[in-house]
Amino acid sequence: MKNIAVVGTGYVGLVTGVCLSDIGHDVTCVDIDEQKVEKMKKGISPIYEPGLDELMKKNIENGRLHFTTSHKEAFKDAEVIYIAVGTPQKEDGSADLRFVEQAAKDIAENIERDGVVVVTKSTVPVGTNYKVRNWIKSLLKKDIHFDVVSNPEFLREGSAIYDTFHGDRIVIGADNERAASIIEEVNKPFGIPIFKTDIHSAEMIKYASNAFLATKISFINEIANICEKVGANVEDVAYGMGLDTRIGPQFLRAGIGYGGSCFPKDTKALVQIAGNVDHKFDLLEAVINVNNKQQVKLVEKARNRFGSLQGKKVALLGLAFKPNTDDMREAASIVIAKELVKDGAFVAAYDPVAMENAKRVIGNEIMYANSIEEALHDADIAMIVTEWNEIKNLSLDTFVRYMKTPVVFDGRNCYSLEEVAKHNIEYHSIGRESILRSVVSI
Ligand SMILES: NC(=O)C1=CN([C@@H]2O[C@H](COP(=O)(O)OP(=O)(O)OC[C@H]3O[C@@H](n4cnc5c(N)ncnc54)[C@H](O)[C@@H]3O)[C@@H](O)[C@H]2O)C=CC1
Ligand SMILES: O=C(O)[C@H]1O[C@H](OP(=O)(O)OP(=O)(O)OC[C@H]2O[C@@H](n3ccc(=O)[nH]c3=O)[C@H](O)[C@@H]2O)[C@H](O)[C@@H](O)[C@@H]1O
Repeated sequence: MKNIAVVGTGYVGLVTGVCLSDIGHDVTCVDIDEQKVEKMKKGISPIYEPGLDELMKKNIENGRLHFTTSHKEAFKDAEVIYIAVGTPQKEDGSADLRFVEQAAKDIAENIERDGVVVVTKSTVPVGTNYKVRNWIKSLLKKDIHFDVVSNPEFLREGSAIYDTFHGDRIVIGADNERAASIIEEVNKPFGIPIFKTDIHSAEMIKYASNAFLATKISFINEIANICEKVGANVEDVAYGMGLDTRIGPQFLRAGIGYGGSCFPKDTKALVQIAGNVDHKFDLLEAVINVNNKQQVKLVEKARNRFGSLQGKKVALLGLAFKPNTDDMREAASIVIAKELVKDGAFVAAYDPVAMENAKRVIGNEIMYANSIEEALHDADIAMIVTEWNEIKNLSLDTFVRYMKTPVVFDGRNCYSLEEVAKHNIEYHSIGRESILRSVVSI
């Protein structure tokens, strides 16, 4: 078992650190955010991620998981150092490597041991691992040997722990066998297939995978838009397509597009990576454009239905970019709320977990309700943005009972059309026929 340091304790760093300690390694997680570190030392996760708190507590108690704000302390005995800091997008869409460069500097200034393997988990453009090597090399005080390895992360928020233990593959990109086999050994207890390749290919696998998944989503959303016009049902279409094992059933859920901290930024970054070598990535640009349009689909449908949204009360159900996370980064709800406010609507929003983050991102132009019922109270329109179980399992009578006029725009196809048809609700979803009622006047 290895002595491991993890730099950055966001969704990826913290989950990685906790899971590596759970399979037996001695792990120290270092973060520059003192408040986060104080919380984590007490076994409290600063992010909402199912199962994380329990696993953190367990491994703190058994003495294999530590937290610190000191890079020196974290790297003292480290044989392997993971970089898991953020790589947000710059204004032009390219990846901002500021935090990775700083992490490299922190490593250069604090490593003591010969033979350390520096592993980049952050999603970084092709060539970055070599930059990391140069940044470290240029600042090393002593002549210490170290290697760099690319080990991109494929976990999903909301199921991050499950994904770490049950992922489809672990990719290791290295340019020497010693470093590759050390990281292979570290990961062996997970029992997940390991694919070893060169550094550039590993870096590209990450972007290509996210871009491909985003492409599937934009593709099915375009099919959904056509289904609405030709009278087909996108769920049956996706099911029928997915039966072909060459296509597969996953990531064919039509809706109001992809959000989150990765697909939006990674697709844009890949367009930039391609642009840097004079390749115009037409397909991916279209995927991004389709997604941008899809995010405002519900507002567009409501505008068409009502003419004007001025003075209407709109209940926004779900704010996080997907269920089971408190992450608001690039959530469709942000764009939708902005558009509704612009149209003069009064927005009452509810999310079971992401409310505090949402307040910081969306601000006080909308009202935040304490329950679904409070959001729906006296509303003219309900818009479903995130398919939380609490929303999916809602008794449909609730819309009838609380709303002024039960007109529902469902961006995540939470309910079957058969079920909705049993209630006195006007219902518009994505890629399926609308259910119209005479209960509402325009
Ligand atoms: N969020 C996700 O689901 C996934 C993210 N990724 C990639 O992983 C990387 C990290 O993403 P998140 O975990 O979402 O980021 P995050 O923004 O949630 O967390 C980054 C953390 O790094 C800390 N940090 C920054 N500079 C530091 C330094 N010099 N020393 C110590 N700590 C430092 C920050 O304080 C913060 O806590 C990104 O490149 C992202 O694209 C990859 C797969 C999944
Ligand atoms: O690089 C990353 O950060 C991660 O990005 C995604 O994970 P994540 O963003 O956490 O969540 P997903 O479940 O992939 O959902 C992303 C977005 O796509 C949307 N989506 C997903 C699937 C689908 O069929 N339809 C659809 O609209 C979701 O609502 C959500 O807004 C990838 O699935 C992970 O493999 C990857 O590691």
